[in-house]
Amino acid sequence: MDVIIIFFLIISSLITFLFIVLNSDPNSRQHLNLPPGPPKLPLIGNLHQLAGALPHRAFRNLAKNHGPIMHIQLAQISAIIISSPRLAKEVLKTHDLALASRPTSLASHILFYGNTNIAFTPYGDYWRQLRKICTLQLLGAKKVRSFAAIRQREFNSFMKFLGMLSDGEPINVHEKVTEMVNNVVCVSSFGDNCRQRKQLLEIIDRFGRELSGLYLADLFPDYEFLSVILGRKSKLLKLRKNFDEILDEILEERRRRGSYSDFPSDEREDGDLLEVLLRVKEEGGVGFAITDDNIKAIFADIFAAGTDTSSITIEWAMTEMIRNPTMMKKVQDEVREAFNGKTMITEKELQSLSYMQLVIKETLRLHPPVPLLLPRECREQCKIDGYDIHVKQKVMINAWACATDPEYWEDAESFKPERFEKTSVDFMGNDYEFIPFGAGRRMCPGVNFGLRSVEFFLAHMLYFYDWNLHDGLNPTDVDMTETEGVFAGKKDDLRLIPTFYPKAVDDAPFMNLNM
Ligand code: HEM
Repeated sequence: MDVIIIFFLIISSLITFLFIVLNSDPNSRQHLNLPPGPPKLPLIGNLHQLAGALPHRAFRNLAKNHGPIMHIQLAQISAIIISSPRLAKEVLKTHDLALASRPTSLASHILFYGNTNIAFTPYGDYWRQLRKICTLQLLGAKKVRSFAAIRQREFNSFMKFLGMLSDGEPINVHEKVTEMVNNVVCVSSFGDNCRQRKQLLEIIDRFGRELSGLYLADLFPDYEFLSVILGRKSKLLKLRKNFDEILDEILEERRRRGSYSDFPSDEREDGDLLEVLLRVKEEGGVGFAITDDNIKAIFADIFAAGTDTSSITIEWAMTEMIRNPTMMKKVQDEVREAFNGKTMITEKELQSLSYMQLVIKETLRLHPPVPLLLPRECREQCKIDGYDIHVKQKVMINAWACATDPEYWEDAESFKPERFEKTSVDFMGNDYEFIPFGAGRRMCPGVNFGLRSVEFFLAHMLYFYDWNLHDGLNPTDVDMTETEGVFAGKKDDLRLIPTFYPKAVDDAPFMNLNM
């Protein structure tokens, strides 16, 4: 019996030893000077310290004890977490080029056609060319402006929906705003006649969940068999196949309708994003032959990155304002005064709504939709704050921690739009205490597209309606818990009662509800 127990003990010690060796960070074996971090358990590393908390909040708490640069081990995933504006600047500016790549994952590899989208593609010529197409042709200011009529039409449909409600009936603001924003992205991408819109948006929603979740197989990427036996790989492949079939249909229909280049050149500016990409493909000259799969990967990106981010911002802005009725009234007074008697509201006029702009900024500060940005991967060994960052090391920036750092922000946790009146701090990637769109080479190229939707829908919702809580809820009762995952939306959908502001229709001849 003793022999069996001794044998069992030896075998289990050997297994434990093997797990520790296999899971110990290779960097520490290479005598690199790694940043400090919380103590790690064998096999799971620091996973237990994230249990039950949202990652950006858990990381900020850990950073209070372990400093603004930390080494974290999530099972086999090793990550450096940056939590201060000073060090965010080192990563995103001083060492931007060395840290300009992205780590891969099973989900991004499968869903984005071998990471040939913009967001997950490694740094290099391919990414540079895609990024150029994206900023110059797909998401530039002129192109985004040309989608103004789509935003208007979506808002008109929203008003029609509200018009059918009975008095005092609440609406799910989350669902309706998401629908408007998604439709804008869909119509801008594939035009009016996209039959597959509903299925496509459902699939993209599942993309988001697969990319955000903490899956066992993803935490042990070296053990590829786990993704097979746990069914993760087949699930992702099936999802990609669904997306693929829809995109194939859309491409096929577009080709059947006739060549996009039949359009006279003066009408091209208004073409949808698919038309732009097909033209780029046909004209060539980007240094590589664009394939249909490349086009599909870019659309996967536009949908995954461009939908939830804007609707999350609108929902949080409405949530903060409903919690502070004086603030909401101030924005409404501003909007109603500015819209009064206008035949058309231009983009420039929306931007001149100075108090609403402050509310949007403060929303993006306290509720950045992507609180940990997208992870970076090191391409060339470098030092951050004296610590070694080796090639392939994953680096994550806690943008939310930077935006709530008490060294940079007074009363950092409170929602105070007025704080931006007295400062030139902006979100365009030069002020590292406020980087909701990231900064440096991999900064979001969709800032314009995203902000135009946020400004347009917020201003119109506040102009045409008064908003109230339902079921006698008090403003202080509104739940502020965030969702888990890449995107930090509001966990509990915001539900409000809209009350039509009749004067708005007389005052707004630009509204054409039959559009
Ligand atoms: C309020 C709206 C938005 C927010 C807050 C936002 C935020 C972000 C953030 C934080 C990143 C990562 C930046 C980094 O790693 O430094 C990013 C990347 C990206 N975003 Fe956005 N985004 C928004 C809207 C959009 C829209 C509307 C689109 C497209 C239609 C878009 C397309 C992209 C793409 C393609 C990337 C990857 C860039 C690259 O890796 O080179 N985003 N976004």
